[in-house]
Amino acid sequence: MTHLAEGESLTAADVSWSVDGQHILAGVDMQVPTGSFTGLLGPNGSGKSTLLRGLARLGKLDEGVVHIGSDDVHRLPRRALARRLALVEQNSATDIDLRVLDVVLLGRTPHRAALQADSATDRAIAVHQLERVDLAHLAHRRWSTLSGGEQQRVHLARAMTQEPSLLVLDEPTNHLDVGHALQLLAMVQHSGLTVLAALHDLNLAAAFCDHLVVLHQGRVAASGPPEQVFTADLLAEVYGVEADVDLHPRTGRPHLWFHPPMVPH
Ligand SMILES: Nc1ncnc2c1ncn2[C@@H]1O[C@H](COP(=O)(O)OP(=O)(O)OP(=O)(O)O)[C@@H](O)[C@H]1O
Repeated sequence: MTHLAEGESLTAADVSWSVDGQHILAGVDMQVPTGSFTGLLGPNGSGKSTLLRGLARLGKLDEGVVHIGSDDVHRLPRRALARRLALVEQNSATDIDLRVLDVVLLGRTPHRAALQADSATDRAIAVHQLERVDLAHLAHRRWSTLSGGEQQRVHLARAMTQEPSLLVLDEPTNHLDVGHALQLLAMVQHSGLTVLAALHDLNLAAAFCDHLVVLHQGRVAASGPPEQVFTADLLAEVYGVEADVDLHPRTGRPHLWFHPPMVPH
């Protein structure tokens, strides 16, 4: 029913971006390897959401070039880009009063001619993606009645329904309970797509991602596989926290143990 997913790489070279006169990103070089699950990390305000929006062409960069595969993202027709890259923003609202299945079907828009109705195939793809996020039973509920975590999972189903090669997710697990967070991360990890996700939970990033990019004050502070990126020095420099980093004996992936900060009396 769904096509066989195939990822594409994403590269950003020397990206700088100011929003409303505020310099937010400065000279960002990064690579999201084909088929990887790349985690975009960094403290609050480091520029993660802004970078994801810039990569997805929601605005004009001051400088720099972004490529999906060998194509310049800023030169692709919008519809062609939407067939290749799906973005799920943080707190992305869908204001119109739609039913859940109709929200998911919005993902088919780049695949249809204007004003063309949903086909049986479109609906089958949308239902299948709702099943994958465990929400098929809510297909006919009104969107506005869903919980925050349910809305987040519907947005992922909508993005998957777009059948992109690159999935860009801004904090996809921030409303999810631990079971659904693990389920969502495992699903995108095994999707066959290239995935770039901003994440705050560093241990989840260590467990699922094969590549990391760490932003600090609008610049790339480190990038590479989790076992190279997660060092006590990096965590102290970027997050201002003390932590021990162990390698899990079975998976070989890093696990971070944070030390509670001293609180003045
Ligand atoms: N329109 C704007 N005008 C002024 N400053 C902005 C604007 N949008 C973002 N910023 C600032 O840019 C910086 C980066 O914001 P961004 O949302 O990209 O960070 P983030 O790393 O995603 O943060 P968080 O982890 O808190 O979600 C922040 O300091 C933010 O206040």
